[in-house]
Amino acid sequence: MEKKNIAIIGLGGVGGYFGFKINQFNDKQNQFDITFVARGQTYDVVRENGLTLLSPEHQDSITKPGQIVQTISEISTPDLILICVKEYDLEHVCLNLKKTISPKTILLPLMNGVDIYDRIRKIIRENTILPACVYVASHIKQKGVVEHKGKAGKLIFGKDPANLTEDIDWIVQLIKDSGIDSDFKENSFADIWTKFFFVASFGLVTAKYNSSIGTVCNDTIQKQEATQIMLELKMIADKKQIDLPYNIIGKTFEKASTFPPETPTSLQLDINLKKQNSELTLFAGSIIQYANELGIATPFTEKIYQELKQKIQELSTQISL
Ligand SMILES: NC(=O)C1=CN([C@@H]2O[C@H](COP(=O)(O)OP(=O)(O)OC[C@H]3O[C@@H](n4cnc5c(N)ncnc54)[C@H](OP(=O)(O)O)[C@@H]3O)[C@@H](O)[C@H]2O)C=CC1
Ligand SMILES: CC(C)(CO)C(=O)C(=O)O
Repeated sequence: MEKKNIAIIGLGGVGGYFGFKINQFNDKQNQFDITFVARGQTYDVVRENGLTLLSPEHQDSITKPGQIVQTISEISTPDLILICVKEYDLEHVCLNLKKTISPKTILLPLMNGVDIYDRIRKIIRENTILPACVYVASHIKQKGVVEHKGKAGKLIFGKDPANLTEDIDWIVQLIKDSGIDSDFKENSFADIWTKFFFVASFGLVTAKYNSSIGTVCNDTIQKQEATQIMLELKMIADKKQIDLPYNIIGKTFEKASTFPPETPTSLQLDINLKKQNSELTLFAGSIIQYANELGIATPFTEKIYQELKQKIQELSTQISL
């Protein structure tokens, strides 16, 4: 039987963690052809030295892909594509994928956000897209080197509601064989919303105070702010009839307390390290948009959104001075 082709787009915190595990597993088994897609300096470093994952889970911290390419158009006949980019790169990636994939290619986006499935579906109409979310604390230490701290990362993914009969058993098996802690669900959307409760509230508050997950759990004001955001989000989720777990806010704080207290969030790092882009629109903007569509008031999220836009503005002025 011909080997299946798997491509991993984006070797940052998420692609560098989950992609590393899949490639290192395949190094031993050689069941698949794996292609990494990376750009700029990441491409140069990984082509030369392999991808490095600094993690307590891996003694052998380097993995070399069968193939590494710089552009999506160079991926050949992909069966599965892991999309591991930030939301501001998603549409560009999808427009390029549309020209490269076959109707059989399955897409697995490993990203934050409750609207990722819909945004991909708007561009890529027919393919199977597996809705997913991930929990992991990992970031780019330097290009081609990813650092993971704390507990093992977790991947939750589910069937595509538009292609329920697609054979994805081999993907479920691949994820398991790669040693990835995962849950496969018939329907993963409630899990994606549950993750969004965590990342939107903790992301926005840690970014505002440049604090950490532990501080949001323990500081009275920061905890109150995260709770306010979750209360607004809960009104939206209830109106959209999302089947959230009982006591979602309490459970979110419980989940957060399983991370090492000093763990930063990706939004916090992007804003406070003065990166050119951040996922602020994905976290706050999308809440406000849903609220407007549903006629719900979200004054607290709007306030923190404005405060963070202002902070980004001030930080960028500091750079240019
Ligand atoms: N990091 C974390 O701890 C977690 C992140 N998430 C979510 O996962 C998603 C990915 O985040 P994360 O991995 O942290 O992001 P990173 O910024 O660390 O990594 C994204 C990578 O994608 C690369 N990239 C973007 N477009 C392309 C392209 N066209 N071709 C090749 N490479 C490309 C970027 O390249 P370049 O470096 O050149 O910009 C970057 O290396 C986000 O939605 C985030 O919110 C979810 C859970 C935890
Ligand atoms: C909160 C965290 C670290 C959990 O995975 C995350 O998703 C992020 O910072 O993007």
